[in-house]
Amino acid sequence: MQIKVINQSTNPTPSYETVASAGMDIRAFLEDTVVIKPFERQLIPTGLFMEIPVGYEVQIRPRSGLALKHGITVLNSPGTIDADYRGEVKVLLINLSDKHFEINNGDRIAQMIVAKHEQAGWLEVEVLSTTERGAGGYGHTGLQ
Ligand SMILES: O=c1ccn([C@H]2C[C@H](O)[C@@H](COP(=O)(O)OP(=O)(O)OP(=O)(O)O)O2)c(=O)[nH]1
Ligand SMILES: [Mg+2]
Repeated sequence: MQIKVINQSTNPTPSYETVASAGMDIRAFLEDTVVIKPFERQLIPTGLFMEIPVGYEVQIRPRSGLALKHGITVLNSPGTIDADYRGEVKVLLINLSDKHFEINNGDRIAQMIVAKHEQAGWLEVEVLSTTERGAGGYGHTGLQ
């Protein structure tokens, strides 16, 4: 995959932290400190531009440590980076705690997963096949 990284000195190319990690952490790319107030959201730049092969996507997911310790999560999780997107990857964070949260340049704010996906085509029909579930959902099999 191809990637353009704006500031390698503070924000090195994302990499896997352990041998079998699924996600690569991604860092904030900021000139000034950003403060997210309680229950506010902010779109955080990363300084990363990607060329993802067709048939793959990048998912932007929260870091569990930030969620547990600070109530910081990705509002649109998992964010979708399309293979034909050439703009800067940004991370939409929300602060679900009752305290201000500060982000500085280079902070690891989220993680990205590279995943294969299908592109489906539709065959339009009037009637679908029957199943045991039918239209049941939303806990119709019981909650415990
Ligand atoms: O967390 C995210 C989500 C999206 N994007 C970029 C890459 C993605 O390919 C593009 C569009 O994202 P999405 O399809 O989720 O947004 P939309 O509201 O449907 O916008 P569009 O109409 O541009 O598709 O925005 C990000 O940088 N970060
Ligand atoms: Mg879209």
